[in-house]
Amino acid sequence: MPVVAPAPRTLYDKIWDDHVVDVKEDGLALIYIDRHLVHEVTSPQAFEGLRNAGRPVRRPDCTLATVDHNIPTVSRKNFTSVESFIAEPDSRAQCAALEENVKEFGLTYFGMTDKRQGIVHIIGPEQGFTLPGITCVCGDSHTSTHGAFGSLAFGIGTSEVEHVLATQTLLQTKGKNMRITVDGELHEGVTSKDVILHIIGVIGTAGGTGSVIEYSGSVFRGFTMEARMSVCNMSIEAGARAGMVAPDEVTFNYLRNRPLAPKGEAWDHAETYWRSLKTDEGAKFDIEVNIPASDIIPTVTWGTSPQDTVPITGSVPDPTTMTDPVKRASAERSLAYMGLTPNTLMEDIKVDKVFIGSCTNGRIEDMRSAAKIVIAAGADAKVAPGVDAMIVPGSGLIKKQAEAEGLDIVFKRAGFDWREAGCSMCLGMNPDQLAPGQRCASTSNRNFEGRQGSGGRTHLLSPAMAAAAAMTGKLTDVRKFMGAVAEANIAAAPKLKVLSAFNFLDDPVLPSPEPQQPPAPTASSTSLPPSEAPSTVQKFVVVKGITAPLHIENVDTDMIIPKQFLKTLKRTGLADALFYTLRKDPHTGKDTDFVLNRAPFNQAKIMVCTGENFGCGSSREHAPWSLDNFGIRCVIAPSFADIFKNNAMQNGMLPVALPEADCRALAEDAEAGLELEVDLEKQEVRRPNGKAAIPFTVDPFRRHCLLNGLDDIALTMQRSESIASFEQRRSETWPWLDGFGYKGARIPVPAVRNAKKLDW
Ligand SMILES: CC(C)[C@H](C(=O)O)[C@@H](O)C(=O)O
Ligand code: SF4
Repeated sequence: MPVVAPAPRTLYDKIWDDHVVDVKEDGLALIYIDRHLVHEVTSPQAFEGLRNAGRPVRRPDCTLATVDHNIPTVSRKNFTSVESFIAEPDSRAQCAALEENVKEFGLTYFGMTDKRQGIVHIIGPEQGFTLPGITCVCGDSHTSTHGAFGSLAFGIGTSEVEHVLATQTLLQTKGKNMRITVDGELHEGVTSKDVILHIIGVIGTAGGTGSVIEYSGSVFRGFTMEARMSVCNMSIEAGARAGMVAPDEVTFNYLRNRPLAPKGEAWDHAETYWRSLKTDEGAKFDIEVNIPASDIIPTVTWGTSPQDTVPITGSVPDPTTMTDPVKRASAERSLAYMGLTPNTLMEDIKVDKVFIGSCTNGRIEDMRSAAKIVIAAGADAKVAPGVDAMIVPGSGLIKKQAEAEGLDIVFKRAGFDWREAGCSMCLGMNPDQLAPGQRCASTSNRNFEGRQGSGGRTHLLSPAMAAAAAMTGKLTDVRKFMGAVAEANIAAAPKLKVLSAFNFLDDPVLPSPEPQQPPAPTASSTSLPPSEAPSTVQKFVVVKGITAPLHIENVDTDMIIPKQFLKTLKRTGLADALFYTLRKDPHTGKDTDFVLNRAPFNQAKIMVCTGENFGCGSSREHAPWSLDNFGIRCVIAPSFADIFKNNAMQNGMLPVALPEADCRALAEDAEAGLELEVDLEKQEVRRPNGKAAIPFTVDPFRRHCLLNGLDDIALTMQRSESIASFEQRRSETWPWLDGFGYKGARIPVPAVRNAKKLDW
């Protein structure tokens, strides 16, 4: 009998196949999650859910928590406790809640006195918590960063955080395979950030919707792990579920001897497995994009979407040249917000602030590349007058390393502000924010309206370009800081040390958590507790009512609910926060004439959007919560971002995808103040005045859950036997995944918590 060769598989196919616990006929799979990162913003409601249902965290050994979004980045010299250090009450409450939760549920936690604290997507790789071939999730959209190691890493909403905490699994349908190949030589001055900005400019923020991107080609092969992380990080800005690079020597060298990476024989086994993790010859991709490296030059954004990119040598686009009316309206709106005139040269745009940091570009190589530009500017060069430039390392260890290398001195001498680790001005949940009208050259990943502060204007660029902007006070082609003069300045400057990260990973002051023998399996660790908790998910059967029309494309979740409202510990009370930036004038604080402020739309139960890609960007489940709190239970749009769609359904809400022409027709009904009726049972939108109903389809399992108000966690709990047998196989086949180094180890949370009354 001829032997049938197995079909060639992609890297994504392989990781997926190795994590399927079980799968239903309709393709909905229960997949096992190897690593779960937790931060303070998207976890409080999840822990509350566990507490209410009396459920433990299933795999504390595979879970790692830290605080990053809310924390001030000022010196921690006088830090004694979160309570006394964090002035803003809601930020303080979220950080304190996480400290309570990690204690209660027994999780490993890098708190504010721990040098390993930092942005979740920086500390996971740094510690070797992130490994090739794993599934990795976090209640955060930039979890895609970890795909740089050849893992399947993606952001989830808070309901799914709870699902993972309780069951260590997730319900998922497989995405499409997409490959982006960049081959050739990059021009001088072009960095990984320029490459990913260019890619997003080419494919758009919805280009990767429903797909997992594999980055391939000589450019990514030649990148360091840090550069690969910057690329994978922004896969979410390209709309993808995840991004990945096949592991290779670069990956193994980065990981070998990291505190939580496997050691000795376990490493050898792991490496053998990791080497099999590459796309087979002949494997099929649903979408292929090829970009010549030579097309890419240093890139910046001009607008309020990451796809609004332009070479630094270019100028601000002119909306009157755009034929598509939605695109033209979006560009006009962006330019008005950004305070820019069409055809202005990008290099003529002055900046007020420079921010170097974030999970995209807060790593040691980013610090070095920015410092190189500062040095190239000359010994006496200073940050341009009137510009405020801040540098925020992505973790405490990066800060330490940068200081040991002397980078902080370079920055401080030139007038930069050198900060403590955190998310900082990437989204300004802490005090690091732009004032209305201020313009910032930022190494972060999102330039949405209000992202860095209400009314603030963001231009995304690389760390080197950000440093160049700081020195000149304008967006500047970084290549002006290269060449003979620059080289002479660099040669004349004191030599900087380039140290290995390994000098800092083994910090004697802060020992790694004690590795312990895995506890013997007990009844409760091999079978999940039965769910007695009743479902709290509301049913969706028919919703009829006033419909609010919206003509914006790429409605991002920052727009649906800005960051200041993410500081809640609840899922409720967010009605006024919905589309806050559009509903309130940033200068006067008064109501604008935005559709939701006007009768009858202030009573809307449905929203119809005529632009593509509704709900893109951040994974914040606060977006559907605020729509629901306002009274909107159904959104109709031509397409939805993946995480938003999931989050909405987790809350008994219905996203309906319809062709753009149908959305327009429904928007006309809506504008006339007529009621629409969305019937999930019949899968149709009924229109007024006897017009034909418009049919739609919804995934059968999700439809069943919505019609019956079913809770995913309770359903997954019923599959406990499959999960337990998967775990047994996992321990046998991939033993290094059993929370190596963390098994049962708990890092004490500072107990400076006296009976003092707190003011929240
Ligand atoms: C707070 C969190 C939900 C959010 C995300 O998902 O990305 C944040 O990290 C952001 O960058 O907007
Ligand atoms: S994108 Fe910004 S806010 Fe979000 S995790 Fe990264 S650094 Fe933090």
